[in-house]
Formats: sequence, structure tokens, C-alpha cells
Amino acid sequence: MASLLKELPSMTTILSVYASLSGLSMLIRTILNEMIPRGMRDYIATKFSDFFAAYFSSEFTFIIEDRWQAVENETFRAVEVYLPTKIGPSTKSLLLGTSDTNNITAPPKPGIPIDAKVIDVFQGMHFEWKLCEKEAKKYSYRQKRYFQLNCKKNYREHVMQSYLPHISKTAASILNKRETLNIYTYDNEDSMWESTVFKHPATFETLAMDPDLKKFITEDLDLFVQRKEYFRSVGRAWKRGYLLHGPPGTGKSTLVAAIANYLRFNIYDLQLQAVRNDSQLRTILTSTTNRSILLIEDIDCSTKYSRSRNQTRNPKEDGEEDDGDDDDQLDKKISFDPGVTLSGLLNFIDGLWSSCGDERIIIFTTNYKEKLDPALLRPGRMDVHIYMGHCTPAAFKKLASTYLGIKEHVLFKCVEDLIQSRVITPAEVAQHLMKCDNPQVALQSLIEFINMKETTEMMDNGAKKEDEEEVIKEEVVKCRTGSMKQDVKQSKILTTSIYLT
Ligand SMILES: Nc1ncnc2c1ncn2[C@@H]1O[C@H](COP(=O)(O)OP(=O)(O)OP(=O)(O)O)[C@@H](O)[C@H]1O
Repeated sequence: MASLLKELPSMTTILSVYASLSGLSMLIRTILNEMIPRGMRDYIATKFSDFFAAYFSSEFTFIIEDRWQAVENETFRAVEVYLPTKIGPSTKSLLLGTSDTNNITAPPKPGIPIDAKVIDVFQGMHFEWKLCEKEAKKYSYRQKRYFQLNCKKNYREHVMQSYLPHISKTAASILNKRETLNIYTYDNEDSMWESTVFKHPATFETLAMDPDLKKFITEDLDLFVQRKEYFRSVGRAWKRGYLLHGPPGTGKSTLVAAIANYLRFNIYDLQLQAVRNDSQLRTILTSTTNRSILLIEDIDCSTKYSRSRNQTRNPKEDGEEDDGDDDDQLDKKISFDPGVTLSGLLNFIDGLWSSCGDERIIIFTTNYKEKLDPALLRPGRMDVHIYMGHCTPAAFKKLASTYLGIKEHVLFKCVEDLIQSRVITPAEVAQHLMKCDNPQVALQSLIEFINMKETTEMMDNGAKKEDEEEVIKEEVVKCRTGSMKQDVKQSKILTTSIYLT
């Protein structure tokens, strides 16, 4: 013991070593303060403390952002669906709301507010979730949202191997069982899709359509959803494009609703005219989710190409004099507001961007298929073209069964004969059948309407003919007096035969 005490340094030695060390550290600190600017010193200090905190901390944080490599992050979406089921006593605030306008007394649905904490326990492990929001970057269209998952560091592997797969599975089963569908519309101001509950009652059962065509569509849809592996093996994106064309009121939108209800897919209803350019279109389309329908109605007047073509062509086609102002206006408009180009759109249908997202149905509707650019109609672009035509006797019977609940009636023969020889849309038939619960009155009203429609059309045609003849007479007079302008030669009204008279 005495020898051990002898070997220990004396108190004076310890004090002198301490004094020299503190003197040295003060000297180093002074030199560093002199040589390294304050900003850099702070930075180094923060890095050091971060490093030590991370090294010695027993906590770990996962960040799950709403976008991943330019597309919607499916993990984020799964967490968004899963977490509201885990709201418990530890959650201090809750987002509540309903967009179901059909049932305003239904209990509101819970959501996770920004910055609220949700605790989840999985297989005895404790997880703390928080939804956060980042300020949008300059010139960026949208704010970033992300989930922060805090847990013990040694849970890391469990999170990757079992917890996150469990969340994805649970979310998928919640989504599969969802009672309500959503219809989304793009809000340009907030740069995000806004949703509302979609409760359209249309089904393939209520749709007045040729039974064979109906069967073809349902079988096509069934095959599509079952063929995930097939699409992968042939190197194609798991998408299906439908072009619905036909006159107004023939059921194109109703068919879209029936498809959504049949597949239980949400609808993204995109107004292409409101999209600023191809780059925004890309952002919008990559923020749609899988198992959904992208609907673009009236595609014939949606892209820049078709808009400019129609706008420049119409004045001349209509025989109006063109003083050049309109074209100037159009050029200016296009240069400031370029809109979506056809190639930008095609890129998403079967171009490089088509592979973003799985199990998507793309539906275009148009009243004028002949106006569409051939590029859009090229085989492979829109997989199925469906013509929605005027009302047939079979379609009428279907509508009568849906609207009046009858399969036969003495007036059926009369209506069917009229329908066969006239052009009536299913919308017109439906409008009259729903006028009254009494089949006799409703059918009578339909018969009167069809007869009246024919008389009105004949009168309209007569008046139109008279107008045209009047215009022709005026043109001939102008021509004879030599006051006619050169460009009138191109006018549709002025045919060669008129010139010769
Ligand atoms: N084939 C149909 N079967 C059942 N109902 C139909 C059918 N066609 C039209 N209707 C009825 O007519 C209404 C209008 O039809 P819808 O909006 O689907 O026509 P559309 O072809 O999409 O018209 P538009 O080209 O003007 O958008 C619907 O609410 C529906 O009730």
C-alpha cells in the first residue's frame, strides 16, 4: 500500500500538469478563434455535436416523404391510410371531416393533422409517428409532406422487414374494402388533387347498351386487373386506354361511372385546358395513385394542338372575314400560356412516362372522334375504342326497365318503331321516362317528344335552308356589283355553282 502511494504523482505535479493543459487549450482556442471565421466554427461545432448525438443516441428516425423519385410515394400513402386506425389516447389532436354530400349525418372520418403525434405498438415495439410539412420550394407547385417515424435504433431492421410491410398490407386491405370511392379534381391554386366522395349509382346493370358490348367491356376489365404478371412479362406498363366516342347524351360519362363502380377505382377527372404546360402535366399525373381511372373528357378540344388548330381554322371555315387580329391574339395567348401539347400527353399514354404507376385505366371521351389527331388513334395508343350511339329499341327497353320497372307495355311497339326511324339519345329517353311513375303517362310523354322533335327539326332545317338561300342571293348581288373581296372565294358558302348563276 505504501509502495502504491509512492508511485502516485504528487498533488503539485497534478496541478502543474492541469495548469499547462488548460494554458495550452486556451492558446489553441485563441489561435483557432483568430484563424477560423465564426460561421465556420459554429458549423464545425454543430457537426461534432450531431455526430456524437447520433453515435451515442439510442433513437432512430425514418423519413417518408409524399413523393419518391418523381412519383407518388406508395409507402407514404399506405401510412396515411393506416395511421388513422391507430389513433389512441396518446393522440392529442385529430383532423375530422366528411366529403360525403349524400350522407351529411354520417360520422366524420379521422385524419392525421400536421405535427400531431400518433403512437403505435407493433409486436411489442413502440413507434412514434408525426406528420410534418415542408415549405414549398421556390417555383415549386406543391408543399412537401412527410411522415417522421421515431423508434429505438435496434428496431431498424424490424421496421424494414416486418413493420412497413405490415402497414402496406393493412392499408391495401382497407382500400380494397372501402365503401366509398373518390373523385378527384385538380386544384390549380393549391397545386394538388382535391377529392370528394363519388357515389354515382350507374352500374353495367343500369347502362342501356348492347349486351354483347357490355359483356366485352366487363371481360376486358376483368382480364386487365388479373394480368399484372402478363404486362410485366411483355414489357408493357400495366395500363389500359379506352376512347369513348359518340354524340352528346349517349352515356359516355355514365359508362365511366359504371367502370369505376365495377372496379372500385377512384376517378381523377382532369381538365386539360387548366394545365399550364407539359411539365405541370407530368407533376399532376405522377401524383395520382394506383388502381385509379384517369378521365380526360372532350379530348378533341383539350390539347394546345387541337385548340390552336380549331381556333385558327374556324373563322375561315365559317366564312368570316379575317383581319388578322384574331391570329395575333392567338399567337400571343399561346406564347404566354403554352398549355399541354399532344406529345406531352402521348408521353404519358405509351411513352417513357407511361411506366409510372400500376393498374391504371385511362379514359378519353369525345363527341367528335374524327377531329382527333391520328397520333392519338394509332393502334396501341387507346387500346379499346367504344362507340356510344343513339338509342336503339333494346336500349329503350333497358331504360324502361330501369326507370319504370316494366318489361312490357302496349306502347312499347309504338316507341320502338319511332326510335328506329328517328335519332334520339338515351339521355332524351331517360329524361322523359323519369317524368312520371305511371308508365302510361311517361311513355306517352316520350312519344309526344319524339314526334315534336321531328317537327321542330324539319322546321329548323327549312329555316336554315331559307337563311342559306338568302345569304347566297346577297353574295351573288355583291359579286355582280364587283364589291366582293378576294378572300370570299374561299368561303364555304360560295360554291362554284353560285358563281356561275
Ligand atoms: N346508355 C345510357 N344508359 C343509361 N343512361 C344513359 C345512357 N346514356 C345517357 N343516359 C342518361 O343520360 C344522362 C346523360 O348521359 P351522359 O352524361 O352519360 O352522356 P354523355 O355521352 O357523357 O354526354 P356528353 O357527351 O354531353 O358529356 C345520364 O345522366 C344518364 O342518366
